[in-house]
Amino acid sequence: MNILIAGVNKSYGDFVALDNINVSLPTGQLTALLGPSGGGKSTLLRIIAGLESADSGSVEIEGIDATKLPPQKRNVGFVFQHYAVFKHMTVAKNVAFGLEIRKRPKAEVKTKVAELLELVHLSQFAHRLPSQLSGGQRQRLALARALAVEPNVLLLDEPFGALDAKVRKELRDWLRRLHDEVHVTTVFVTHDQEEALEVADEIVVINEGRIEQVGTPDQLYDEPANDFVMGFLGEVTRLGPFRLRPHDIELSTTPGAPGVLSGVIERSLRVGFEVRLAVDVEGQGEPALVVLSRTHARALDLEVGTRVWLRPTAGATSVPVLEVASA
Ligand SMILES: Nc1ncnc2c1ncn2[C@@H]1O[C@H](COP(=O)(O)OP(=O)(O)OP(=O)(O)O)[C@@H](O)[C@H]1O
Repeated sequence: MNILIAGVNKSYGDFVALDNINVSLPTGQLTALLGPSGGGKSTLLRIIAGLESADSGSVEIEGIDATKLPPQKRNVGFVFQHYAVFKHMTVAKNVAFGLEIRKRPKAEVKTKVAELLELVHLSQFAHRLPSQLSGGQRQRLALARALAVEPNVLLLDEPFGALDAKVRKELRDWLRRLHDEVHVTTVFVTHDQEEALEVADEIVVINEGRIEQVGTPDQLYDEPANDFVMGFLGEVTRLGPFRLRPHDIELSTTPGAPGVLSGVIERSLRVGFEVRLAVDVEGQGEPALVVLSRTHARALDLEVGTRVWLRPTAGATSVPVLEVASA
């Protein structure tokens, strides 16, 4: 069982927002749709939700063809960036709402609301109004509300996008733990690669309406399918014919074997426990960026003007430099 998206296309006028999307999102997992702004992530999520219809292709949810089903028949819960909670209802009432309109027995609603508030750590705020909560608490309330009706699938569109960095980080740890407890199939949209790498079981990288790669965070990070995925998932620099990560470059102050590239440190910047060096490498237009620990940099006595020798570390992930961007 899964969410099966087959041959989905979507255009707005002449603009192709999704171009033949085929992907299977496994049941019980937390999947991130990751990619740059305008790439089509939200459009795909809205098509899964039934808020938007595809021009062609099909969407199957847990074995049922949902292509033509309206949103309310798909048994999906949504949470968007800007929390949509009822402002005049208490936290508990907001969570109870979906159950009450389904005419569930009072006692059942009460038990369920208490359980959900416990799950999202809002039990002590049950009688507050949403305006008396912080942004992060309101997003947890929105999640509890979406979970109340026991959806087969939970769809989250940049759920923490409007919050500050620290709260976002807390909420993403919390979402991961919540998912480990409830295991509801969850698809969330993010343009933040760190968020996707930290939280998701599986990541679908979407760019310009197409899927660039699908894989676990480790697969994407260690075996990026192409230059785009590699660059999107973390910092990348150039060393001779390769693109690789700055911390995958080994630096020495003594001449190395043939093939090791030589250069001169042109800038050095300390950021927390790291030192970031820009090295002017002979025969290469752009400087190579090298990241090493402060202790290591100090031991080598590195400063601007020092000549160094660089090579990829053993087992470094690298892709060939493409002089012309691939289409
Ligand atoms: N209703 C619409 N009418 C016209 N164009 C649209 C419509 N909805 C989306 N688009 C366009 O389709 C493209 C994909 O949009 P979408 O919202 O799916 O991207 P996204 O990857 O989620 O980006 P973001 O992270 O910025 O939300 C964008 O270029 C957007 O302008």
